[in-house]
Amino acid sequence: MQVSGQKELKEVLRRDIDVRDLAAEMKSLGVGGLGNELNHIFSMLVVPRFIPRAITREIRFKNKQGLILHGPPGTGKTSIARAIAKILNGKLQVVRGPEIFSQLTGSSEAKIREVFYSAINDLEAKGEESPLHVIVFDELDSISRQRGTNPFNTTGDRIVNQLLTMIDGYTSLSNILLIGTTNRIDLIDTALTRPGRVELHLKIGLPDEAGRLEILRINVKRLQWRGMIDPHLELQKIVTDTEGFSGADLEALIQTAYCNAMDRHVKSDISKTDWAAIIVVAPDIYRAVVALRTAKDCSAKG
Ligand SMILES: Nc1ncnc2c1ncn2[C@@H]1O[C@H](COP(=O)(O)OP(=O)(O)OP(=O)(O)O)[C@@H](O)[C@H]1O
Repeated sequence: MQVSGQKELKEVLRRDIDVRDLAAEMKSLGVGGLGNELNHIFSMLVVPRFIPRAITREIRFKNKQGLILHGPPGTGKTSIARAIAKILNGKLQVVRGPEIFSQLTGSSEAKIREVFYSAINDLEAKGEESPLHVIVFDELDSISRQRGTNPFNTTGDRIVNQLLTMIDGYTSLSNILLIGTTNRIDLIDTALTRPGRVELHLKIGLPDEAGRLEILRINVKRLQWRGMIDPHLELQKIVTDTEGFSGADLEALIQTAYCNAMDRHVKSDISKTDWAAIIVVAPDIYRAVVALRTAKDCSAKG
């Protein structure tokens, strides 16, 4: 990523994006139903990194160090983080929080340090020409729980300390952008989320009707290209019947509907091998809606 301030925003980004409409960019990368909040994040987190260093140094402006995307499961938080890295031409590293944990004393902290090595090495070797490293901590709450809450397990506290050390030491370097995703922002140590650290927090909620329609359109696009879905299918009707569904649920809905269509195809004649002739029709979708709704209700009841 550019830090010397000579390049223009559009030279550094993956392509000529409209920075005023990040949601549209996300949609083109397969993440739909997002509102304007993303634009605010973009202005806060990304644009300042393109301001010439001479200016930011003079006015003592500090880059925001990262972002936490929080909200219910399956709403696209990890996908958004990946898309941000793509848009910024960043080197992406996704670390799943639980993978950091180790039984061996000190190993977990070493794993945290390793996550940052590549970015630090790049900065040492390439200086201000270093590419941007986007480090995504998926399930951030699993490695950043409020310290002191579990006297029987101090590994968690040590991991948080190590993470804070790395953030304070390195994320102010402008080649690192940290993104954490979590379903439980309330569990995260407040030292991590305070101003000056990972202070930008964006809630990604369940999609509304317009969002669900956009996500459904993304998911049926390939079937439509291949003529494998009834062209008269009313997506708007499915939208009405999928209140409370997340992006992941909607993706599963279309996959399940395709399986239902496959099932019909095979049952009509077991010797059929013309797989390209499978066409998803409304009843395939509605069977899938019922199945997913039932599964969701069961898991909600525990
Ligand atoms: N807004 C969305 N638009 C398109 N696809 C989505 C959206 N939200 C989720 N999905 C799909 O659902 C699946 C899960 O998404 P993702 O892992 O990004 O969700 P998440 O919020 O990080 O989930 P979790 O909190 O459970 O880790 C992915 O395959 C993704 O493509």
